[in-house]
Amino acid sequence: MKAEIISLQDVTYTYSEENTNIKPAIHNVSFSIGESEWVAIVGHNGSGKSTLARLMNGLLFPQKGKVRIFGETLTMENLWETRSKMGMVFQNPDNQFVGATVQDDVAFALENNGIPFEEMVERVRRSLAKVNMQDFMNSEPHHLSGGQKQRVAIAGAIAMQPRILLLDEATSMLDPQGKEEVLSTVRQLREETDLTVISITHDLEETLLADRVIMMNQGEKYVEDTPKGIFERGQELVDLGLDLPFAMKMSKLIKAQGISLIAEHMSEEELVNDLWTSHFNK
Ligand SMILES: Nc1ncnc2c1ncn2[C@@H]1O[C@H](COP(=O)(O)OP(=O)(O)OP(=O)(O)O)[C@@H](O)[C@H]1O
Repeated sequence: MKAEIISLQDVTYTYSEENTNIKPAIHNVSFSIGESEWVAIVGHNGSGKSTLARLMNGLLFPQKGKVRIFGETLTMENLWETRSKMGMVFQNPDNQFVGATVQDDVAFALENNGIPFEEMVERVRRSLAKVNMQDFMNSEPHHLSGGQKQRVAIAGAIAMQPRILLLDEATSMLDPQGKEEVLSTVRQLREETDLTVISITHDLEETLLADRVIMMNQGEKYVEDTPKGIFERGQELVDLGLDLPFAMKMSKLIKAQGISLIAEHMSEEELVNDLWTSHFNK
């Protein structure tokens, strides 16, 4: 693995320390994320994903274990410096829009951090170009789709030149097109920069583009694997309360009809290619 950017070492967090009947939201979780990796953290509702996000950005501190970022244990003392290197995008596109126009929104944090005007203008322009929203600089938020708003939120985050981009259910309120826009924006950013991406999601389909998947269950790390390795678990994922991607469900139904496929496909593109080459293009 490349240089470690963030790691959790035997982290346990309980929301109520006094009440011993309450189970820890996170129990003995360890993992490590390297520079420029894309790691997806997936799990059903209540599995501890948001608590992990709060532990990684210092909104919460573990009762046991350590969170290390850029080689240092996260503490109250280094919290602000660490946070300045982490861009965050949250679930609700409307709650994140603070500017009256797209460019005001992207400029907001830069202005608050005292970035000189000329540099600010350049960073806003570059960040919007990176998420393909350069033509919407003067648009008002209510003219944008959910996917476009989230791309503006990503532009706002990357304008601060972070080393980590943390997406906390950033696509869960979007329609399929919005989801696709946001995910391909993140993929493009990964190709062009060495940004480390941590995406937190309950949607297995979203883990497809990640390098690695950490699956949470009942506050514990259930398994850590490549997306392919995770998807090979098939029914086990359903038993853990996760919804299989559309292409996998479709593959199962097609096979049940006696039509052969070379695999249960993870993406619609693979499924269509398989059907085309094996059955139609003869
Ligand atoms: N502020 C809180 N106070 C008390 N318990 C909490 C709090 N936030 C979360 N929990 C509990 O901690 C556990 C993990 O919740 P968490 O929100 O981290 O899971 P999640 O996987 O993000 O779920 P969701 O997708 O529903 O947000 C759950 O049992 C939840 O009820």
